[in-house]
Amino acid sequence: MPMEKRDFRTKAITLRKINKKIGEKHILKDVSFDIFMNEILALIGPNGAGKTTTIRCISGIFKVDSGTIIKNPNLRVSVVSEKDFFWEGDTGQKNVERFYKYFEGKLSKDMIDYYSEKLGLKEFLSKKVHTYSKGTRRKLSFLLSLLPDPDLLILDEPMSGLDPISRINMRETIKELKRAGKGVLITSHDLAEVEKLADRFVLIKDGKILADNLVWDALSKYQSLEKLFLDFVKEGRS
Ligand SMILES: Nc1ncnc2c1ncn2[C@@H]1O[C@H](COP(=O)(O)OP(=O)(O)OP(=O)(O)O)[C@@H](O)[C@H]1O
Repeated sequence: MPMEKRDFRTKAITLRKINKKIGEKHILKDVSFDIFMNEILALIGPNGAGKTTTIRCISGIFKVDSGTIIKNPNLRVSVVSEKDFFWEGDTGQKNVERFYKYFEGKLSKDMIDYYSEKLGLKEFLSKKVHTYSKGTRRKLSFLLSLLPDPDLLILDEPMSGLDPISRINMRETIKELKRAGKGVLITSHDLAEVEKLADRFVLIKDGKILADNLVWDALSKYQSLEKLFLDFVKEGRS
């Protein structure tokens, strides 16, 4: 009798056969994958593939038409959506304070200081948010997502607009969070970044999962994730 393959990783969220229609358009088609604690998972795919829709289903903004999303009920989840939401007329610091209160913040004041320093955000906190650049807005959204001290972070394009140093700082911060045992789901179009950051990737196209693999495993077969992406997406493999 063949031995059952057992997985000892701790699951944070399980998606099984998720289907989602918006109007008449079938956006997600039997989407299934797992999100684990202590792992950085990248959700990649071409424009319009269904990445943000998947995140909206996980975070409960969208109700799925069929399929199941199983979440550990005690799991604290933070979502950084593709659009930033702030009190625009307030300073970054005031936003931090308001979100802290709103989300019943769990992160210590020292850790808030640590992350704002690490993300290169500290000098901007005294300025009003409507004056922020795109990259600085992304950094503030990321900082705000850390305030509830989440177990799982869901990050939709958190690095868009970041300069190279800020990108390195955010990458290091995300890896540090993972080393602390947290799970991370991130979307990105920057496949070189995904190679540096993620442990595993899920590739989605036209609402269907085409690949779910460890990054190192994929890189041992393909020279780069870009090559794999072209093979699966451009060549129309499914
Ligand atoms: N509110 C909506 N109404 C109609 N169609 C929608 C809506 N939201 C998303 N879609 C469609 O769903 C599909 C998936 O969109 P989604 O934003 O999930 O893709 P994505 O993979 O995140 O794309 P991108 O990489 O461009 O951000 C697209 O065809 C999009 O046009």
